[in-house]
Amino acid sequence: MTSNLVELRDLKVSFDGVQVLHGIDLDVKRGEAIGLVGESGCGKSVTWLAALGLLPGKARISGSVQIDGRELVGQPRSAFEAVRGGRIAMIFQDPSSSLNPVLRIGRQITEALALHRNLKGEAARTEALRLMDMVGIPDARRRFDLFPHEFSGGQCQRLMIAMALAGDPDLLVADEPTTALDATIQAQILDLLIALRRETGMATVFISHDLGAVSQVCERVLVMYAGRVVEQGEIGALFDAPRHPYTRGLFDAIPRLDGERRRLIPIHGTVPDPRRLPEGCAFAPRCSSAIDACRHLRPDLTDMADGRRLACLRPVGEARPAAAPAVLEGAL
Ligand SMILES: Nc1ncnc2c1ncn2[C@@H]1O[C@H](COP(=O)(O)OP(=O)(O)OP(=O)(O)O)[C@@H](O)[C@H]1O
Repeated sequence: MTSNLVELRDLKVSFDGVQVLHGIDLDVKRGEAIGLVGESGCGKSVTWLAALGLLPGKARISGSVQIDGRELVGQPRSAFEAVRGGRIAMIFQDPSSSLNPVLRIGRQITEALALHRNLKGEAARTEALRLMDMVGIPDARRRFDLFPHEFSGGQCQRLMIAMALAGDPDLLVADEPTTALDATIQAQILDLLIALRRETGMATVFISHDLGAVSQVCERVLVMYAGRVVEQGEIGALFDAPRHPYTRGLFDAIPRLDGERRRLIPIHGTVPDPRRLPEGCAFAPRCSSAIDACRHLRPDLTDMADGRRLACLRPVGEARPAAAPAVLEGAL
């Protein structure tokens, strides 16, 4: 029996014959906070939608998704439904995808409580008010009977989190939960996610293109590019010394939280179309460190001596593999 809450192994996804995920390995332990970062289109959302059985029927999925040791790939939708909402909840950028505009908010939360925890009547109402209070909705008792449009964007996001908590989940997957909000509200929602994890002990997967936000919430981060993980490690280590030129590019494009003033450098170019991935490393056409070998050989994600994992032939600074990479020997 595995000790991981979630284990993804060699997870691959294609739509209409176009592969968009190329073999993702990922573990989530109980209580930990993991970040998935990368620009739009790198496969962050598809990874989790696949793991939770939320992709449309045309998606072809292979590899393994284990939740609490139970294999889900190849199982009917009902097997996924059993873990969703209950053990694992997912929140999205747009609260309207989770909140029903024509139902009063209290009713939506109590319905979720009835579904996931079999709470009814006064017990459900009391718990719904507790959850609204927990996510920072002031005056919850009075606002219990309001409709979603009577709350601000940030409050709707809080209500969506309350709905997610109704199942008392072991894991909350938050997909760009702050992207649509202005900066002050963003910071409040990040603080809320951090506080909830502390209070409930639930694991958190935080999906974002914003490494700054990820570094506030998460302990470990996976950097994705063109449907693959290119660097993975403790957030502090990646922050102090990113080794993949793409990770460094993401850091260079964000303002420093410590106030250090420097020029922000955007990564030039765009993420490749999955139908036309370049040969070799998919980042090579945008990488100022790329050499000829990068355009022909695609490095595997390799365990490094310092504990991180890296897929790069031309890392930034010193990067020593934990063991000699047999396949690429002599390539440089
Ligand atoms: N339902 C779908 N049908 C076809 N292609 C899809 C579908 N969903 C996602 N894709 C493609 O899969 C790739 C990965 O998309 P994904 O949404 O996972 O990226 P992302 O990194 O989460 O980006 P974003 O931050 O914009 O959500 C993209 O090329 C996208 O166009």
